[in-house]
Amino acid sequence: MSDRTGKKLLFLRNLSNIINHGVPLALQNQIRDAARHFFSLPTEIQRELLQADPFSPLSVFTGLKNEGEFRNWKHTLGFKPNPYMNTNLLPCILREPFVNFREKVGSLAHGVAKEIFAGLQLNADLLSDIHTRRQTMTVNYYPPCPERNFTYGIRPHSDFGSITLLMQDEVKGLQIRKGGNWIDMNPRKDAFIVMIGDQIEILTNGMYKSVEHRVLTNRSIPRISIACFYAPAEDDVIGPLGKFMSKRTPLMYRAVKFGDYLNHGFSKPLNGKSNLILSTMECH
Ligand SMILES: O=C(O)CCC(=O)C(=O)O
Ligand SMILES: [Fe+2]
Repeated sequence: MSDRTGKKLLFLRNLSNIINHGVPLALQNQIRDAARHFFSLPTEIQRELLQADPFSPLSVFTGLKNEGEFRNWKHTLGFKPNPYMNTNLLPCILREPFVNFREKVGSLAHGVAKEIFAGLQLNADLLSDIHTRRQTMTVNYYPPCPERNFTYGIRPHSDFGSITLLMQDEVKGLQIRKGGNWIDMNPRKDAFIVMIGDQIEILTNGMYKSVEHRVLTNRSIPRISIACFYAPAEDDVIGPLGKFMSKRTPLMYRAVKFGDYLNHGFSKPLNGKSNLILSTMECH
């Protein structure tokens, strides 16, 4: 693994853009094409393909038509967490590329997690297993947006899990927050962006910060991204490790069951890093 300048990566940042990651470009392109094809189909056909079966590994939802203040201008095809995934029920246009992709990106995520934890001199084998137990994937399709009021494809947020591997196409839109500024992430089709999520911020007592990000709309070109989320199992309880606490760095977060953290996050509109408040210790 190396960064975009070709240097070997040391995961000491909360954000990296990686190439030479072992996922073939042909497979990346195949996934983008399958996703584009899926979203070009009429909605009824999309629904039919997804079979509306309770055991279907997929769900599809759109933010375009929801009423209210907090709309995201995007369609999403979501893959349920791995234990519920019956890949035989996937529509055939998606089955082979996605099963392949999920496997390849899964081992990449495991390798990345290992490097992160080894860099922190923690038990890398154990922690990388724990923090990649729950795997989900969403394919985001952002249609061109004719309305000026819709500024966001996806509102500012941090991801709730441990690490996210994000693949984009060649269309701009993703921005990362650095202090008070929003920085454009240049789209690079062969790369994966690695983003630290909230669970690593909690585990490291705030030493690593989860990445706040958002996607802007544009008026002319559709955009596709595929986000692969890795997280602890829903029954796992995540809290700061003793090693990250000292007089200078007092306890910042309380331990929370990941399932509760997730439900809390999904119960309200995305709003920056506000979900972390659930875990924040009260200061007296
Ligand atoms: O589309 C993107 O680049 C980002 C998507 C994202 O942030 C998410 O799905 O959580
Ligand atoms: Fe995200």
